[in-house]
Amino acid sequence: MKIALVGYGKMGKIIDEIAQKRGHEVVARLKETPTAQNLNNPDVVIEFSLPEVAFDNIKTCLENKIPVICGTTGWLEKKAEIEKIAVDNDTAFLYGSNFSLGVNLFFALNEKLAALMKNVDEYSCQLEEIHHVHKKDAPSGTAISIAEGIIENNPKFEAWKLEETQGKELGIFAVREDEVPGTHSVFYKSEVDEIEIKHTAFNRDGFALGAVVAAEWIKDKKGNFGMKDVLGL
Ligand SMILES: NC(=O)C1=CN([C@@H]2O[C@H](COP(=O)(O)OP(=O)(O)OC[C@H]3O[C@@H](n4cnc5c(N)ncnc54)[C@H](OP(=O)(O)O)[C@@H]3O)[C@@H](O)[C@H]2O)C=CC1
Ligand SMILES: O=C(O)C1=N[C@H](C(=O)O)C[C@H](O)C1
Repeated sequence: MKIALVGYGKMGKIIDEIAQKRGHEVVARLKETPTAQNLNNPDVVIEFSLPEVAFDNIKTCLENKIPVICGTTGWLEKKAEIEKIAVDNDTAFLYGSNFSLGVNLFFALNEKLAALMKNVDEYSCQLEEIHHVHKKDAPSGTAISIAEGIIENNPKFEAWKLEETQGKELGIFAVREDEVPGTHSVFYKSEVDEIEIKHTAFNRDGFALGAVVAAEWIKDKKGNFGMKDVLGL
């Protein structure tokens, strides 16, 4: 498959290595706005750039009828607009706040635990995410997905907010520390004990592999998708 990488920073470089190891040809490595010319006619685009440029980058690729796998976080308020552009152009779009297999299993576990907690009043709930100091957005896209999974499965919560949980607002502590690749925890605390579920990424390889697997999966598909579709979860 011919893959164009839009965004060629920490993630783009690892995706490049993994894509080539899996037998793909990387036809573009862009640190600038994609165009019909510099994309170099790929089968699929993998977009890991910056929150402020992601929307325009994805829009350009979809309007050129190229399927897009997007891992960039921090732009999601415009996701519905992108999904419409994908459909209007008869192509495909897949967003994942986190492409690692482990985090996607964690999402499923989190939703099950949230549903169990619906009828249990003894426990308060709090989220925490820890990332490297270079990260531009807070909270992380993954933490937002975790919060949404809880809100959808437990009517005690209606929205998320940064910092401490208050009433129906589920709190997310966003910590920035050294070179941490990504750690996410959900805490349920009572007077007598605490339940914690936690995912710790040791490096960025799991994110990058998941993005390439998603690119392989999306070839010849039309519509809007997520990692749940790729992994059959
Ligand atoms: N979904 C997931 O599984 C994961 C998502 N992420 C997310 O992916 C995104 C990228 O992360 P990361 O690689 O660590 O970030 P980096 O800051 O290392 O890389 C961003 C890259 O985008 C380039 N860039 C700047 N402007 C443009 C533009 N207009 N078009 C295309 N590229 C541009 C930058 O170039 P220059 O260096 O010249 O500025 C840089 O190479 C972030 O939003 C992060 O949160 C990260 C890990 C996993
Ligand atoms: O910026 C990062 O590094 C990461 N971003 C994603 C997020 O915002 O959730 C995924 C991963 O945690 C690493």
